[in-house]
Amino acid sequence: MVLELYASMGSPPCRLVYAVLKHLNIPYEQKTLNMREKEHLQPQFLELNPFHTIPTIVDDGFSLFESRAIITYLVEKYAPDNHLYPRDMHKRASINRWLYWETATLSSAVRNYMSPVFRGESEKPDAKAGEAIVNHVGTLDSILSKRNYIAGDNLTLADIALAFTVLSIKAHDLNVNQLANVNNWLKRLESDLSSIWTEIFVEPIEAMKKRFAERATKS
Ligand SMILES: N[C@@H](CCC(=O)N[C@@H](CS)C(=O)NCC(=O)O)C(=O)O
Repeated sequence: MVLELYASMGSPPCRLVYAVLKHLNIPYEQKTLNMREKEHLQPQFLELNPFHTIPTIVDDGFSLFESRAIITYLVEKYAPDNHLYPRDMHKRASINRWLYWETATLSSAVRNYMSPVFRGESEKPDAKAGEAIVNHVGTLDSILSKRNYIAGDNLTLADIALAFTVLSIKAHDLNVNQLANVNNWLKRLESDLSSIWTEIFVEPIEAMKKRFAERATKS
């Protein structure tokens, strides 16, 4: 049975799952939930994911939610020899470290930065969260001066997950656009992921930037 995917291109964690599925050419069946009609709160979906979030997959009767858990599962099951998530214990631990750091630290700073605007509380994003983001991306830049990819010499899941967040940071006016090592790393990813780069990495970020600007002028 083909893997079932509950997801939408408008959702950042879903785009991470789409990126891995498409890059690895894993067949899947798109399942659509109408969130406005609260289909994600229906008992059938709550049985798969009691937290009613997308992305969620069902693979051979096994259901899984949480984008980072899904992408590691996908490589382990469908492309176990791929360099995206190597079997070597130390390499894997390093990739996991970046996945956790990206979720718990970098993405959470981005959410804190944008939330006053998205909640309609202010025209301006949170300045303190902005400073934290600039420091984090500066540190990434110095790490990337020593290697081509964030966890070593090859493209891994860590780069893909980080790229989404770094691109959304660069779309804001945060003074991180001149960091040469980050920019070269993104160019490398653009070339490695060329068949999906525009659709999954670039266009949705532009749409997010537009929505953010509209909210900022409305509040
Ligand atoms: N940490 C989760 C976040 C998932 C998430 O919050 N998804 C949102 C869409 S971007 C959602 O499904 N929200 C609906 C809800 O919470 O009811 C992941 O990485 O998969």
